[in-house]
Amino acid sequence: MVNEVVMRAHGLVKDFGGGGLVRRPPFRAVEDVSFEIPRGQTLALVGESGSGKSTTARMAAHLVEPTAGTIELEGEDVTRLRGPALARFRSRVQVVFQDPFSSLNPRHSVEQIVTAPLRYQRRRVPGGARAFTGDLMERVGLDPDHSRRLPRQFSGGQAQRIGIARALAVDPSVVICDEAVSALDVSVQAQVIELLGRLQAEQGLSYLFIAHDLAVVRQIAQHVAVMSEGRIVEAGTRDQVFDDPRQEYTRTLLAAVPRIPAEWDAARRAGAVDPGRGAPGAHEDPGTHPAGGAHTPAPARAEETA
Ligand SMILES: Nc1ncnc2c1ncn2[C@@H]1O[C@H](COP(=O)(O)OP(=O)(O)OP(=O)(O)O)[C@@H](O)[C@H]1O
Repeated sequence: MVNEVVMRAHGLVKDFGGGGLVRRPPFRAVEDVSFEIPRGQTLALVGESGSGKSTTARMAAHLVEPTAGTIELEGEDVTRLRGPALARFRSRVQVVFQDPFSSLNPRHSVEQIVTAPLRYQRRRVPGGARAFTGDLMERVGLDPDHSRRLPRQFSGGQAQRIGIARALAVDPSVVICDEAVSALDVSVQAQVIELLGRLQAEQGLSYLFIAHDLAVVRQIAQHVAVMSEGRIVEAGTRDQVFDDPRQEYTRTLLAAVPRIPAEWDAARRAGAVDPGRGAPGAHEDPGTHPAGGAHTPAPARAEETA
């Protein structure tokens, strides 16, 4: 169906704290946030630090409960779920977090990590754990022979690919990427973005993509919502928001963006960026080399373009 909405949030509010002996008022982190994610597309939530992006994402992922408002997934109200209904929700909405190393169990092999969501839901691993893991690793550009390795034996970009493989294991309706590429070196970042784009094209994945880096958002999102002080202040298609922003706040945010190199943007628009290789001139992420050996952890945190 054209333009089918996979997730819809309406009037989300989140208050933190408040009360106590001196009866402090709660802090409102998110105020009246509504959005829709069309199936097979990406909605990016952008904004400065503290604008409420992650809190909104965490409500969408059912990791924090909204103070008010509703969330629908494929037409079903999923705002307040408990027990088995919540477990079913977890197989439909997956999260890829910012720091791949802290979100992967350091004592578990890739095979244990990517099959964990299925085991948690007491679901059979189709075709057996080894083959299932190998297939997922290939889909995200990792060597299937490395399925017994631990997270620390991978680079930062490779570890994030494991996080993506884990998300894909349950065949989710929505993948929430919460600053999923922010911790990566900028060239590896480009390759992970290419991977996310390729997976979307191949499998019709729908993403809620949280980022403070507008250059990244421009490469991945079809739709953009700009947040400031807990509210969505501007929303539209990527081209509307980037090329014809209505709000002064958005213009200021865009003015602060380091321009992505013109040749990258031209190559991306022309579809000339090879998903396996990333942007022109990028260093190669060892994850794209099936034969790439073990690496000491290199979760490069530099190069964030805040
Ligand atoms: N658990 C919490 N308790 C109290 N305040 C919180 C909590 N989580 C977030 N906040 C506050 O809510 C506001 C929004 O935070 P949030 O993390 O959603 O913003 P953000 O746009 O994602 O920023 P960042 O990119 O820095 O994570 C901030 O002022 C933050 O301090």
